[in-house]
Amino acid sequence: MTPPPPSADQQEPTPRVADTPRTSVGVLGARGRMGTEVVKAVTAAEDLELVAMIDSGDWLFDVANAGAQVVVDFTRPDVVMDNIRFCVDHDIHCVVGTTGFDAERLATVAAWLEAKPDVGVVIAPNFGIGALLLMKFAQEAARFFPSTEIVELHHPNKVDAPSGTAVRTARLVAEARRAAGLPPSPDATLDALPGARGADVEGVAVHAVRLTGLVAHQEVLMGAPGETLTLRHDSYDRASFMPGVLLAVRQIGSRPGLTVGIETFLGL
Ligand SMILES: NC(=O)C1=CN([C@@H]2O[C@H](COP(=O)(O)OP(=O)(O)OC[C@H]3O[C@@H](n4cnc5c(N)ncnc54)[C@H](O)[C@@H]3O)[C@@H](O)[C@H]2O)C=CC1
Ligand SMILES: O=C(O)C1=N[C@H](C(=O)O)C[C@H](O)C1
Repeated sequence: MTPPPPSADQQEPTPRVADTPRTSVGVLGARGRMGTEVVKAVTAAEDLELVAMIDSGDWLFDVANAGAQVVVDFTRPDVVMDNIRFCVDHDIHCVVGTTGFDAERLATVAAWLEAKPDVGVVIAPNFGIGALLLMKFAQEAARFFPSTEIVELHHPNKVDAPSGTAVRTARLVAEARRAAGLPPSPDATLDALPGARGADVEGVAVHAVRLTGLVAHQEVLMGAPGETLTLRHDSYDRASFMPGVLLAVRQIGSRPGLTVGIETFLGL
């Protein structure tokens, strides 16, 4: 026989959103193109609370005073290291989208974190799901093609070139090419104007276009005798980065140490 349903005073109360502790978030670069979008996304998320918005000229101590548990940084390559140092020293987890990270910078952040075993920092050249998939597909395909070149295309206000995403894609492609024992991409150029063949990132040519009307776009071109494969991703709106940013904000508290890219958060 089915037992009778519990009476009203025996039932577990349904937890209300207001009862669930929210993660407090500070945004660095809050008045910038990405920061503005992050502020909107955090404000709209019921499980997150925006406690600090910092832009240049504001006092970084405000994020600590406001009790931020996680800081999101979309600032500039020349200031981001100081921001991370401050947050790690103050036991604040960091979600970093700012570009400009090479192996030396990553090693420096990892060294800071050794003294703070509970703090997590994720540094991601791109939070867009499509862009991450493009990188993965390029890495997978690279071993089949003698030639690979990358073209990244961005809005003209971008301060760095090539993009962090293009540099990471080139490194992943280069690693796959090395693992497959491929020689350098064939190129008979003897004479070229400076820059005509792009930047050389571990043997992969990367070309940067800056054009009014664009947001963030990337093509990976691969060639073999008689065929080419072109992989392309387009971010038409900075909203495209927000699901990845929010995922990282929600997960970083349980991911101590340094994580590069959000691929593992997505199971990629
Ligand atoms: N990982 C990703 O998915 C993405 C990364 N980015 C990267 O994010 C960075 C920012 O890009 P945008 O928002 O387009 O640039 P932006 O120039 O629009 O914004 C940067 C903001 O940071 C502020 N700022 C500068 N120094 C600061 C400091 N010391 N403390 C606090 N704020 C400071 C500036 O005043 C500005 O408002 C760039 O490195 C860009 O490449 C951009 C889009 C996506
Ligand atoms: O500055 C941008 O806009 C972007 N920066 C990141 C990069 O350099 O890869 C990510 C995306 O391309 C947009």
